[in-house]
Formats: sequence, structure tokens, C-alpha cells
Amino acid sequence: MTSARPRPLVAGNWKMNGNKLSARVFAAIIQGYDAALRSKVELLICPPATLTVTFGVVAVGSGVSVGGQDCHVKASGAHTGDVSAPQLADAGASYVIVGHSERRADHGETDAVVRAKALAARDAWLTPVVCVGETRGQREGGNALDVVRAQLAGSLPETANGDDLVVAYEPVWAIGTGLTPTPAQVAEVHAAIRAALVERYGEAGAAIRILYGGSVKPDNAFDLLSVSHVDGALVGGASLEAADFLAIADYYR
Ligand SMILES: O=C(CO)COP(=O)(O)O
Repeated sequence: MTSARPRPLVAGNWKMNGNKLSARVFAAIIQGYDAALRSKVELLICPPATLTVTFGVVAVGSGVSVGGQDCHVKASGAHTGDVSAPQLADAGASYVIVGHSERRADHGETDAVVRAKALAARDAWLTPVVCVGETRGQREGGNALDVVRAQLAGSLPETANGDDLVVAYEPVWAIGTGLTPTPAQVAEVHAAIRAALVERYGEAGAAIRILYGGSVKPDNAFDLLSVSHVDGALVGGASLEAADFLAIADYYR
């Protein structure tokens, strides 16, 4: 690892899982985040919106960050059922995932909507984690890089300083399936994302963290996290167990 490489981030996306008893899992993650780990890697948990306040309180002073899984493009207003970026910030979040493939698929979110959400996040001083990734058909058709580049072009904000943006590469076919791309495939996409970030943001593009997500588990974390331009992970299922999540983060210990 060179000193120019950004501090890695291991993030957990709990999706629509967990209840107030899950604060125990979160507390166990905090417990395992000892000084040695803290000096090497940043940890983030994105619980469902109902738990943001609870986790935000539990996280105080721990160094573990809390994030949202989505935010509305507007700061407030008549949008029944939605949560805004300022509300997440008020609840204790410092990050928010935007453009996850499950949001793109389940809620028809376009690149333009994802970009608007990323900007809304920034306006509330949240760091957006912008997700991109191809479907199985797109990969099999040889279009993975084109798809990811187009998503980046449409979803990313116009400007970035480095630490005010995180990008997550999550191939749709690897999410929740136990399938993962080969290290060579991850390397190819992450290099393309890095090139796009540097082209767009100049030097700041080199400092933007690019996470890999999709069936990251303790037993494949080493292979995936050691790939060039992989600056951490976005973990779904394996982030629901403190031991598994910490075992993944332990790659950086
Ligand atoms: O979608 C993901 C994280 O955002 C990945 O989920 P899994 O780790 O469960 O495959």
C-alpha cells in the first residue's frame, strides 16, 4: 500500500434487515474496532432508516460511522415515506448510499436521479456512496465496462475533492448470490473507474475510495481487497454478523 492510497473503508449495508435488538450486533462491531484496526481502516454501517438514531447514539465516540441506504433528492416536503439527507444527518449519519442496484431496479432510479441524490447528500454534509455495476447479461454481452462508465458519467456529481465522494462497484449478478468476479475482472473495472474519476476530477480522483461489493465474505475478502484500486468493501449479508464483518475488515489489520 502506498501512502497516496486513500484510507480504506469497509461498509456494511444492512438493507431491510434488523430491529432494535440489532443494536447489540452494532455494539459488538464497535467493541471489535480496536485501536490497531482503527488506525488502518474506517468502518461504516448503514442500517435501515428506523435504526439510524439508535445506531447514531451507540456510535458516539467509537469511530464507527453510520450511514443511510438512500435519501430523497429534496431536503423536506410532501414526500410520504421518504427520508431526506438532512434528516439522516440529524439522526447521526455521515454517509448515505445512493444508486444501489436494488434502488435502481425496485424504484426505477435513473442515473440523473442518483446524481441528484448524491448532490442532496452533499448539501447535508453527508458523503454519498454512489453505486454502479453491470447485470449478468451486460457482462456476458461484453459490455460491463461501457455500462459502468455510462453509470459514472450520469450518476456522479460534477465536482469532488476526494473525501467527499465514495464509489462502489457492485456487479448486480454478484449481489446476494455467492458469486464473485475474478480478481482480474475486479481489477479491470476498478482501474476503469479510477481512470474515469481522474479524468473527471483531476488529482482528487486518485483519492476517492472505490469499494467492491457483491458477496464479500470473510473467506474471499483477501482475494478481493488485495486487488489494485480496491479501497474497501461494501458488504451486504456478511455485515449482519459482527464476527463476519470484523473478519472482513481484519484484512487491513
Ligand atoms: O448489495 C450489496 C451491498 O450493498 C452486497 O450484498 P451481499 O454482500 O449480500 O452480496
